[in-house]
Amino acid sequence: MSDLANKMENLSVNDNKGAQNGGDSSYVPPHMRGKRGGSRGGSTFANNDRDSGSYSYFSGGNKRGGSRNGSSFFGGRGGGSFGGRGGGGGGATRGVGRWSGGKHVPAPVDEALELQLFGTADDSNFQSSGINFDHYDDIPVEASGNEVPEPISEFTSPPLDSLLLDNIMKARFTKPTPVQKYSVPIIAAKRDLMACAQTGSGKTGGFLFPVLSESFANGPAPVPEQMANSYIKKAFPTAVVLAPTRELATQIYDEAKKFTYRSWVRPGVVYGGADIGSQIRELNRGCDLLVATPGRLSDLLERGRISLCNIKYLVLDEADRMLDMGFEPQIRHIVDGCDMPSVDNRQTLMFSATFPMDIQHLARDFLKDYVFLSVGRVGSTSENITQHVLYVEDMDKKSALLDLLAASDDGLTLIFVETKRMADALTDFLIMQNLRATAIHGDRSQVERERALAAFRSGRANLLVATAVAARGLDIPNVTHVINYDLPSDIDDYVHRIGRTGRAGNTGVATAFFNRGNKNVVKEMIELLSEAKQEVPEFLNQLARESYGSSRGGRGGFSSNRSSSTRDYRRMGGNGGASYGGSSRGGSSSGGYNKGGSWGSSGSSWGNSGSSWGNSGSTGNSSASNSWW
Ligand SMILES: Nc1ncnc2c1ncn2[C@@H]1O[C@H](COP(=O)(O)OP(=O)(O)OP(=O)(O)O)[C@@H](O)[C@H]1O
Repeated sequence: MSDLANKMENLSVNDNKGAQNGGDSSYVPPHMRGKRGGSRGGSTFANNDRDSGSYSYFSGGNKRGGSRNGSSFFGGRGGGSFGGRGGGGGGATRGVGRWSGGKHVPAPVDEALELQLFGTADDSNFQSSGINFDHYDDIPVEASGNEVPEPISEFTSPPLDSLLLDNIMKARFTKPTPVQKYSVPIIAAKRDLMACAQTGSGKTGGFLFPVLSESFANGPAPVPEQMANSYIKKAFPTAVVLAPTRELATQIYDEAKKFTYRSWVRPGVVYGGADIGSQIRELNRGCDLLVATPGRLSDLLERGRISLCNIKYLVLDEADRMLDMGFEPQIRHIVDGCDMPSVDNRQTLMFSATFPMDIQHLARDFLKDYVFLSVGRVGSTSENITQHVLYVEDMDKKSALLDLLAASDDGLTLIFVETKRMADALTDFLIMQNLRATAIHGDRSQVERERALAAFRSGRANLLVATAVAARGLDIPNVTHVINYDLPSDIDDYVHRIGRTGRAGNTGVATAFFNRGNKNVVKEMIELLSEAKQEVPEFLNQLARESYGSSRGGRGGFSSNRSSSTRDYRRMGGNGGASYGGSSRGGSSSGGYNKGGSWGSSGSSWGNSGSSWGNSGSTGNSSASNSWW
């Protein structure tokens, strides 16, 4: 167990025993400790007692940066690399090779650029793999579909292109993660793919490596004749990667810059909230692999600045998010309403850590004869993350948070709240306590979002208060603690949120504040904790029993369809009789995941009654529109 996990164990924030009745084991603020016996009903505390309270651990808080005021860490840009192309000052072609006479001509080595792209082994701005990296191999893998290709076990050339292999080695990736082992041959075999693997387990490489390897080897597709004389200058990418947020799009673009180093492939990125004119100018310099958020891509398609007619690869990162109600219409417009080749004439690749069944179902429209790959159980959390669930009433959350932060280590802490307003209010509160906090949410301007993230990445602000906008995909080294100050109402969101720590084999801690307002996720929370071998506090079991009692026989109790969304839905009779579900290949088939065959049936493993928990509901708010970001 990590140091931080140990400290958390010893912290008297909550003893987690039977708290749900407002009994004596719910959260006790510092100023009330030692006063037990007094009646502690939910309304005993006046808010201002806590909110204006002075906390002794701040006065001597050298670890927390003393008296820096809030504005000082919003000032500079720091090391953030958002928005721009290329390495400063050297012109557009640094590190960019050519395709000439049917041959790949890599650019000369550029040591300064290499340092910028790959850093050094001891540079903490670059994520390095942690002590549990090799444990990824123990996670059971299931690949279902017709004639699934054999996985690779190492990074070698062949099958990977030698220049790509060079770049992978420069990134200090010594061996593939399970999702990469499978995705490389599956995509090389021209198959469509729906890949589900735990947060932080290398899905980005899972799609970049096979796509780039093929592109490096085979060169660009020619621009169709009828387009060549177009009045408007257009970009003709051969691969497009769609991501739900600007920050994630930028991050994928940054990864693509590493792995395309010296090659003919030029990556590009477009996202909303930034100047479209400069994005168009960048596109005009050439773009072969385009990373985009859907809204901005639609805009550029309508302006005739991008043609998708050469697309060989359509990648949906965070695919379940991209296909939920918030984005689905935009994705359909891009895929079916423009000039993208049809499903039979492109490869479609979907990646996420979660794939609810309704989304799997919907995804059929975009895929053909695909392989479904799951590394671990679909939607499960990484065992690298130690999870704590504390019973904390809403009114006690601020105090509980301060307690947790006082016990935190030197790493970065990400705090999730449900609303933009709460993000601002909580950040303000933390700054007033002389803590180095900043915030990211959808009401902040793009520049403010970039600054906040840069301050957090660099450690100038060690606390980032975020809405769901930061829940998916972000890979920030040294995030050691994720706190769910407010729990999301969709358990998949919880999975993504806590996945900002414990990445690439590193360990991390996640703490959630739970109270009766979160009863709708109690069953799924227990299920998640159990399958990740985490302690399940007794109050959760009690709440589950209560909730079960009250929801029996009616609709609208639990909104979960989790127990039916834990694997390839085609293998659960959800395919309307089509002939999928051929081979199934087990990586290591230990662990009960491949064995049971009881998925989706009532009585999942944690339950004590064997009864159905009511799958009648929808997937909660997974379909929420973007506005709550
Ligand atoms: N083969 C590898 N060896 C070492 N490190 C790797 C390897 N593949 C990926 N990584 C690193 O692991 C980290 C997590 O990778 P990545 O961001 O692709 O995860 P992910 O599965 O997409 O996570 P999420 O579900 O949160 O989006 C990154 O810092 C990446 O550089």
